[in-house]
Amino acid sequence: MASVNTRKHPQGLDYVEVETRLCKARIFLQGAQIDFFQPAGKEPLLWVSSEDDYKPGSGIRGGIPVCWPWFGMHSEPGFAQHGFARTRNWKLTHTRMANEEVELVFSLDIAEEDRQFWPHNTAVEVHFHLTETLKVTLVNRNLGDTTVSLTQALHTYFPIKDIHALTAKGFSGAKYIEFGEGPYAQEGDEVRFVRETDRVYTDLGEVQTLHTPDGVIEVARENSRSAVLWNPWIDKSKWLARFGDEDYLTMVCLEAANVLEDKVVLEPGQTHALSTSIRWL
Ligand SMILES: O=P(O)(O)OC[C@H]1O[C@@H](O)[C@H](O)[C@@H](O)[C@@H]1O
Repeated sequence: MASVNTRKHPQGLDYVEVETRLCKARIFLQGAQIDFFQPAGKEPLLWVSSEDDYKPGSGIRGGIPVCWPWFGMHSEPGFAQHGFARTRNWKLTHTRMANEEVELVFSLDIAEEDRQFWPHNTAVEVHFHLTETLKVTLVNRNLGDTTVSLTQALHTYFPIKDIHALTAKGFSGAKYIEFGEGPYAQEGDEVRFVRETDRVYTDLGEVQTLHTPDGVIEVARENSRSAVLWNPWIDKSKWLARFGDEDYLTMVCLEAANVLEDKVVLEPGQTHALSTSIRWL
């Protein structure tokens, strides 16, 4: 029998715990952030830093932070990197259970003090579809009468066991910007990791795979032509918040995005749904 329960973390954050015959999952109301997903009989598909303390207000270094309504640095001073949504409390607005499949919808009411960051009349939701596959969809609707544009990402942290043994595939034909330079044309289909990697890809195909010592993870995107591939490597690991010095060895981020020329432009009445689907092959 599938179960969906709301619980409180010892540090105070509320979360939704899902247990079905197909998977186990945990989703925090803060940031609508999933930090645990494990298909039945398989290893977990999400990574969390050894140094995260789950304190309210800072966001969790792992799982899938929702970067909205901008990705990366903002041109305005004081506007937080990756937007404000990942540290705000979302509401669980819809739960559906059928044949061991669970669907959950979280929505964010923009608080008065956040209107300075997002003065637009839109609705934003995160949908989770939980089976043997984890599908996360970030939905934006323009409820106003002017055009609205935004950038965003589902910033997934993957457990890859050993960064030196990881091959990421599915990149041929794409281009990328890295450390503010480029665009560079991707050489070949594969990426291996030997230094800090922080690439914003565009013109990227919809499916990539992560080949790890524990197996192959498939990462598929919908309504997204851009993605971010990130590993902080040795030096950045030392100063990154809530991140252990050795944590870079066991994680990689491959983030379904709408950035650069792939930003979302919504005319009045339009809806956009960015999805990422993750499974062990
Ligand atoms: O520390 P934050 O704000 O969660 O960001 C983590 C990383 O997020 C990645 O998406 C960026 O490409 C990196 O440059 C950044 O360091």
